[in-house]
This record gives sequence, structure tokens and C-alpha cells, in this order.
Amino acid sequence: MSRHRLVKNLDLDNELDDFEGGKDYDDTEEEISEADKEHLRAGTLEVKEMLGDAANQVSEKEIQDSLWHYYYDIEKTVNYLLGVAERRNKVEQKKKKTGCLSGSETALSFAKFSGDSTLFNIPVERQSILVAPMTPTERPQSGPLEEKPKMSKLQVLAASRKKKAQEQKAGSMELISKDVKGLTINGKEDAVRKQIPERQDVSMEPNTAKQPARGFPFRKRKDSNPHEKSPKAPSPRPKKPEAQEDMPMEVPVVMKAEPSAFANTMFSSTACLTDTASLFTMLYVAKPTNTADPFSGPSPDDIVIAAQSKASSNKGGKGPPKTNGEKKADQIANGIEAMKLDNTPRATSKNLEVLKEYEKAEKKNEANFVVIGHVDAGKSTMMGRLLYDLDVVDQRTIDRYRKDAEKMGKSSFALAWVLDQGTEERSRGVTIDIAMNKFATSKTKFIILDAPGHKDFVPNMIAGAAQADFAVLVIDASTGSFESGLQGQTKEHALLVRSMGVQRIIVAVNKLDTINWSQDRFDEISQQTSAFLLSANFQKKNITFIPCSGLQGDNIVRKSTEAVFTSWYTGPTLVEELDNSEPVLRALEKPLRMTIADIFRGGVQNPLSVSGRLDAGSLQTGDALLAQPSGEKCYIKSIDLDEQPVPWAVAGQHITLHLADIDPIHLKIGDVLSSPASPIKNAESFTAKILAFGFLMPMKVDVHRGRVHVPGRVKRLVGTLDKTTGDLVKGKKPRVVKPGMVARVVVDLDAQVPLESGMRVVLRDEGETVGSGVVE
Ligand SMILES: Nc1nc2c(ncn2[C@@H]2O[C@H](COP(=O)(O)OP(=O)(O)OP(=O)(O)O)[C@@H](O)[C@H]2O)c(=O)[nH]1
Repeated sequence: MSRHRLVKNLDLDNELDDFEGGKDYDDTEEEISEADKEHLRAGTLEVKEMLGDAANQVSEKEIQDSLWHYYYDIEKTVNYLLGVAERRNKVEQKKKKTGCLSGSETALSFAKFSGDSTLFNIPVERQSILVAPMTPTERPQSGPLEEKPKMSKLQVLAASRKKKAQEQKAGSMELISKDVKGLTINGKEDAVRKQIPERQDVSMEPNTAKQPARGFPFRKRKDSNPHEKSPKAPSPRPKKPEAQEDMPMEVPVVMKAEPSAFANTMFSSTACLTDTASLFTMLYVAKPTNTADPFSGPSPDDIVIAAQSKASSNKGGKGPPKTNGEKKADQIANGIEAMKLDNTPRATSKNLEVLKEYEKAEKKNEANFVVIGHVDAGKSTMMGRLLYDLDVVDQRTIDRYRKDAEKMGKSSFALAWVLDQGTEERSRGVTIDIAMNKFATSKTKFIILDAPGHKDFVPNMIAGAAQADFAVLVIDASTGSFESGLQGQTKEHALLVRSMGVQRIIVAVNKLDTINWSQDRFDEISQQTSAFLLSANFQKKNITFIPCSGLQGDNIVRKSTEAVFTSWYTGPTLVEELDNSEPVLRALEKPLRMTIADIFRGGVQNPLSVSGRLDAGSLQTGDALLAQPSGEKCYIKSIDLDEQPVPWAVAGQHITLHLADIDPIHLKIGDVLSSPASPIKNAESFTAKILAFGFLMPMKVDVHRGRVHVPGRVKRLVGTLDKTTGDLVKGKKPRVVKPGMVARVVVDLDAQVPLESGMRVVLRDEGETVGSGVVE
């Protein structure tokens, strides 16, 4: 439950009575640290400036109360106060007209009070992150606050919680200080300083510059996965070095042992990490110049994650942001954890001949497939059904999903929830990010990559397609839906997967239950889709059609019992067709390449782990790796395959690597791990053979390679290529490449990206795919 919900459920007056114990509020005001006061002062000035004339309508105390309430979030504070000011204006105007307030106006409801505030004029899906000011009608609107400088109820409640938290912390600090004694922080620090002198400056010098006063912890886009632990949230209040003196009694150990540069570097708040951007090349973080890109701002998912992080970071009703002393203590505790773990001995390589081991091993066929198709075609439901019917998901889980989905009025999405795990995904009924799941048949181990169908999330679909051996294209057969899908993402997705190297495609013609299992409709859809897929360069032998209903489970795992359907269809089920997959040829002998799909931080035994598919080559425990684009080296401590430790892994396998000897700041999703002996190079420019989806000309584009996307530009059109021979068409250089044509183009990037010949890239402009192809 979020802090605000908790607080709202409390009887404030009771809480206050308990806390007060007859004391004057003023006593507790001492608990606001100097740093907080300073922050309140600076925030007040900023808010006043932003309020303009409206600042005359609110008192300084109200501004500070709001700042405190919103964790110094200037924007929210201003929004709230603008509402207050506007309301007062109206009341005043009315007063002038009538000479007094009407009864109805004195008894304002919360909705009335806030109805005209910009805070509540926001899209429904964004409202979840906005925190309604607590019982604003109870706030003294003027006089009393200024006359009697008492703390607001919220502050008193917060202070009470803070006090309790501090008492608990005092107990836990004893334990921490024991750990501190057992560690030679300074020794470590010195060693680290020698290795990374630039970082020392960054970590020793907390960011005292003005920061965006966001109330929510910064979190990386959930492009990755829900398990990734992001860097610690930026402190809601900037640290002031002198503020340390405020808390010596609470956390004496803070005074004895400052977190080392190393600990600061690895575990300091994002505020510190942000600083490093100026010193390190922070790749992929350059802001796209294309403002129309729906991904230039936080995605709906980011917003939900941010809200969730905030809620969980406030779990237990800890109240207002932590004091400097508490933050320091946390930082040290984290640092200690890191120090302990860093002592893990480096695994030594057994120098196995991995390919020979692989030959000897008993193995199953392994295949990854991406599920694509227009929004709402039924992709997640179909995969949920498949996992349920194969007993990968149990009945209890499905029953729970069904019950919860019903409560949200989305009962038809219960099966989709097996894949769609995000809160936003569930409340909106759309897939946002790639969902990964596994199952096995007697012949093959499969990995499902369920892609979002909505056009706003094509970049996430690209990330899934980049890891796939083949594709399952889901088509909604219901009346009108097939046709609109063809105009939308059915075509775009199919073209994208093909141009990204996928050769085999299974077309699942879904929702046949809605058209009474009509064979005519199935034939019509198969014909049209087949014609299109052939024109998109899929070979006939690599295209198959499976009629089915994901919702009812007909022809997914079990054969249908519908008489109409069985009268004309006797072919394989979807699972049988999946199992017909030919073993995929792997680049076992090629140099090692692994693209990081996810990063996990903060594990007790393994503080830093990465997962992803081994694109090429092989590796074993103890191997050295080179991470690009950072150029940092690291070592493999251990390897997990299917959650089990294994001594080695080969191309095609989805693995988790537990890494040592690397600062997590040097690794990001989309980075490529290679062997230092045959490293992948970074590129700032490349030439590629591109199939144009739209008009291509020298223009700004977003370049996507798997999870990575960087702004860049098509610098030069070298020429168009013959589609069948691939030869350059002689003649004048084209000024524009039309959709459907293939061209050789030179692309410049705004940041370095690990790229090499044979890699697949997608070019997008303003949220539309304009081309896709292969690096030469
Ligand atoms: N009648 C019927 N409805 C289906 C079937 N499959 C899915 N649906 C419904 O179609 C709606 C969308 O299903 P999803 O599985 O979320 O579709 P999706 O393709 O995964 O959606 P995105 O990933 O957001 O593009 C849900 O209401 C499903 O219950 C089916 O076979 N028959």
C-alpha cells in the first residue's frame, strides 16, 4: 500500500493525539534538518517565481507545506497551489459581488476544491502517479498558519514516524558498526582510487547543484525487466555536506566511517551517477532530437514503475524523506554489502574445450520465437493458453488472475496476464514490453518472446525480434479486424522480422470462435496473408497457417472438438507445428557475442548479473569478457542456464552471467559482451543494406539495434540495389528511396554503438519505421 493510502486510512486526529502527548508542535519542528530548511527556502523561491501573480494568493507556510508534502516536487507543488490560488480568486470575486460567501462555498468538497486545478486535468492513465494533496480542505487556508508557526498535521505525523524509524535504525546501526569494524574500507578506497581516478572526484563530491526536484525515484525504462534493480533513488533532498553535523547522535558510525569512494561510486544515488555523465561517455543516453518520438519521455510503464518504486520505498509508512543521517546510514550499509561481496575470489577457468563438451552433452533442440501481430490480435492470450494447457502455469494462478481481472472489468484478459505482468499492462489491457517465458516439448526447449502489438511499442517488438529464430504471427480473424490489422502492425511486424533475418513464420489465424469456425474466412485470410508474406521475401516452404482460438484453447495444445471446425481441419495444432521446427544452425565457431537483455544488481552472492542470448561463440566460467561500448573488462564468476549453474554455454542459449571486476555503471541493456581476443568494435557510422518501409533520404533517424536505440542520420544514399541479385543499380545516385526499394545507405550515429557486419538495424523516424536491414 502506498504511503499516501496508508496515511489516508489513518484517523489523523487520533494519530496526532497519540503523538502530541500534550506537547506543543513547535518542539518537533526541531526535527527538520538544516538541509531540509535550506531546501524548503530554495524551493519556496522557485515556486513563488513559477506562481507569478498567484503567489500573492498563498502564504509562505502553505508553499512550504506543499513542498514538504510533494517531496520538493516543484511541478506538483505549483500545480496544487495554482488550484488553491484560482479557487481563492473566485471566492474573492464572488465576495466582491455578494459581499459574503454562500453556504455551499464554505463547505467545499475535495472534488470541488480540486476540480479546477491543473493537477486533475490530466489523462486518466497518468493520474495514478499524482498524489492528491491530503485533505486539503482541512488545511488552514491563511491566518492561523502564519500566526502560529506550528507544524502541519502531516508534518507532525511524518515527524512521529521519523522518530520511530530513527529508534529502529539506532538498533540496526549497532549491527552495521560491527560490520564496519571488520572491513578495511580505506584500503579498498585507495585501491579503487588508483584504478579509477576520475570517478573518485565524482563520488567524493556529492551533487550539490540544483536538481530536478522529482518526488519519484529515477528508474531506468522498463525496457528491460521487472527484476532489474535500478540505481538508488535520488535523494529527495540534496545533501549538504555540513548537514552531516546535524545527526551525530543518531548515527555515530557515520562520523567514523564515511562511505568509501568505491562504495559511493557503486552505490551512490543517481544524483552522483548523473554527475558522472560529464566525465564518462554515457552511451545511448543522448536525448533523441526527435521530440515526436513517443519514447522520448517516460513511457506509461516508466510512470507506473516510478509510482510503484515510490510506494515501495515508502512502505511501512516511514513518512517524509529520510534525513541526511539516515541516508548516510543506508549508504554505508549498502557500501558494506558491496565490500563484503567484492571479496569473492575470482573463478579460475578450467580451460574446457567447450565445443567438444557441447558435442558430448545430451541436448534438446532449442528455439526462440517471437509472437507478433496487430494490437489485440490475441497474442498474449494465446501464449497464456499454451502455457496453461502445457501445465507450465497452474490452475490456482489462472483462477487468481481470473478473479483479479474480473474485479478490474477485464475478465477476458485473464490468460493474457500470464504474460502481461505489468500493472499498466493489466489495467490497460495492452502488452507494453516483451514478455519472456519458457516451455518444453519432448523434442524442443522453447523460449517465447511475446511482443507488444501497439504501434507505440514497436521498439520493444524490435528488441524481441532481434533474439528470435522464427516468428508466430497472430491474426485476428474476426470481421473487420483482419483487414485493419493488415493496414497496421500485421504488415509492419512481418516486414520487420523478415528484414531482421527471421526466415520461418507460423501464421496463427485466431479467434475463429467469433466467426463460427468458418473455413471460407480462414482460406481468404490465408490467401491474402500468404501473398503479402511472399512479397516480403518469405519463402513459401517457410510459411504455415494454423487456424485456432487462443481464448478457448482450440488447436493450441489440444485438438478442437468443435464439429464445424473438425469437419474441415485435420492438420497440426500450434504446438505440433512449433515442434516441427528444424534445429536452428548456431554460430558456435564464431567469436563470442552476447547482447545484454537484462541487468540484475544487488544479489547477495552475485551483486552484478546480466542475462541474454548468446548470439555467437561460447564461453565458460572464469573467462574474461570485454563490454562494449564502455571498453571495460570483466570476468565470469558463474553461469546459469534455466536457473541452474552450468560450467559453459554456447550460441543460441539464454543464459545469466554473474560477473566480477566491473563497475555496474559500465554496463547497460543492449551492450555487447565479447572476448577481449576478438572484440566487437564500436561504430559511429556504418553502411547498411536497407529495405525502405517509407521514403528514405538524407534525414534524421533513430537507429535501433535490438534493445539499443540511438539518434543518428542517414548521411548518404549510395545507391539502390537489385532485389534479387543485391547488385548496385547503375545510374544516377538516388535523391530519395521509395518504399519497397532496397538501398545502400551510410548512417551516422550520435553515440558509439557496438556494431559489426551482419548485424540487423532498424531505422525509425517520428515513431514510424522507415527502413530495416543489415550492416555491411
Ligand atoms: N473470442 C476470442 N477472443 C479472444 C481470443 N484471443 C484473444 N481474445 C481477446 O482479445 C483481447 C485481446 O487479447 P490479448 O491477448 O491481450 O491481445 P494481444 O495481441 O496480446 O494484445 P497486445 O499485446 O496488447 O497487442 C482480449 O479481450 C482477449 O480475451 C480468441 O481466440 N477468441
